[in-house]
Amino acid sequence: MSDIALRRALGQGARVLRQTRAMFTTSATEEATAPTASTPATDIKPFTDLPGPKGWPILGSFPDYFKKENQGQMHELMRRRHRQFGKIFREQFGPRHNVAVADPALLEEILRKEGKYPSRPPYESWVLYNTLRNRQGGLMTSDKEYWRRSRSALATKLRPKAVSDYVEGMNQVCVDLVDRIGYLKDEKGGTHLVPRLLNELNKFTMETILYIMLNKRIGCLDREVSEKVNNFIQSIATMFLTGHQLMVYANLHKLLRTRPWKEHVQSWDKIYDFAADLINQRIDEVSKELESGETVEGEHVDFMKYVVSTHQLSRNEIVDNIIEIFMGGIDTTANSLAFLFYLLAKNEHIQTKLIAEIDNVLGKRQPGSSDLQNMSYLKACVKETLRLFPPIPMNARTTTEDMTIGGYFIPKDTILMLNVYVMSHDENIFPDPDEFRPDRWMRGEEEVAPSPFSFVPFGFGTRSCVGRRIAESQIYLATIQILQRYWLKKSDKFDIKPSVRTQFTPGPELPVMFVER
Ligand code: HEM
Repeated sequence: MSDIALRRALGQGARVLRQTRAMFTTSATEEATAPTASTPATDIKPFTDLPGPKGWPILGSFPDYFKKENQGQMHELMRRRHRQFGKIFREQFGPRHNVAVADPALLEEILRKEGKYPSRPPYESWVLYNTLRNRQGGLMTSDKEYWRRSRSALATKLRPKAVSDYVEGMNQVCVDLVDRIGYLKDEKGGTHLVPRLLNELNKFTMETILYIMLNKRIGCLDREVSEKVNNFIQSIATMFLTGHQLMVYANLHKLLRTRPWKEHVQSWDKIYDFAADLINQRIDEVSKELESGETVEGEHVDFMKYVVSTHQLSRNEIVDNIIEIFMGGIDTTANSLAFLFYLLAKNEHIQTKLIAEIDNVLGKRQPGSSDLQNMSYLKACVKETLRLFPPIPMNARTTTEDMTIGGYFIPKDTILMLNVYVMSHDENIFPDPDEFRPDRWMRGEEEVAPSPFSFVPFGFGTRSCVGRRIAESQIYLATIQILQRYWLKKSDKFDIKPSVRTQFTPGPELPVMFVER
């Protein structure tokens, strides 16, 4: 989502500029004052009063993002911009003006004004693919009534109570991950390094999410991965890679039938071929069980059985939604785990304290969901990782009506860039913001963050991450099992340069050694 603003900047027309001009006509000004309960009409400042970089004629500040030093470093560019222009500023990208926000109080204000159907700019290339293949899409790409219906059908079985039912199965996937790390590092001689660790973590998150949604293991972490599964894994990697290349001008790529666009479509087709089959099989299975009179009452109902039983979504809508939930959960969780491993290896004293908590609560046994309640330091380490490296460092919203934010008039259809990374690195909220200090999240140790809106790695409101509880559980369980078996140690070349490539990532190779305890 980080590149959304760039992508949409040239993809859409001059609507915002037209609206900004219209604002100065009497009727538009009157309209602008209507929705603002908090700001008296006379105090509303026009959109054009928002501070911001001057930029180039016509292009605005678009070219800044392509400068070599800013590539993959958009989060840092945003940090500098906010230092210069304050907590809210306007930036021109071609014909479009986006508004960047980095302030908990303003985020809270945005949440209050979101309405029934909060809208987030979707990945353009995903939407184009869905349109090409006449698909509805799912939570990631949809809006309005269909989004709401999908969310209501799917969210119940992703809430904390439901997620605790998946812990046992998730633990089994963690066992496979730990084993796989064991033999992969041994194949690298005595280095203790795992080649392309991020790739392995991606496979781990894929396997876990599919297990939860379909009650089936597909073998992503097997020693010999089947050709079919391997192709599926490759197609996902290609889809994300080409999706990143299509972040800007996706429409043009489609029009010109460029190579990234063709590969993007091919990889999506392959993903659908494989995943739709599996999902349909599962729908058939649970439909039969439901027809034979099986009940879905009680808390512990299988994910798909519950979704089918609600009759809120058609078969195709279920398929599209499961695929998008699945895609939403792969890289995000894998990157978070990779950053956590890196930070633990870098901060030995913190790792020692965390291992002490794990040994104390669990010894060598596997964790159950109730154990997690007694592992506040583990949770603090995960929170602190997400604060330092939020996988989605810039979230976004599209305003669905004219409104005021921070006293400024903001026209309908403006993209609000919500700078999660900048807020979680604000020294006024988090002292020593670049340090990894899990203790800041421990009650009674140091000050806990003052506002929940200062730390929003999973977004906020009714449109927030639906997979949050799964993501957190996956990270907790995998970290526990890894640390029950290994020490994470710095390798010789330990530095990484985290970058934003659609998401925040430490890069494919992680300089962390897994040394048997
Ligand atoms: C550490 C891991 C994760 C992070 C940091 C993360 C973060 C986010 C963020 C910031 C959003 C946008 C929220 C908003 O607009 O306010 C989001 C949406 C979403 N995430 Fe996650 N996510 C993670 C893991 C997952 C997992 C494991 C799944 C699936 C099991 C998932 C599925 C989704 C879906 C489907 C949406 C769209 C929700 C909607 O629009 O209704 N995410 N995520």
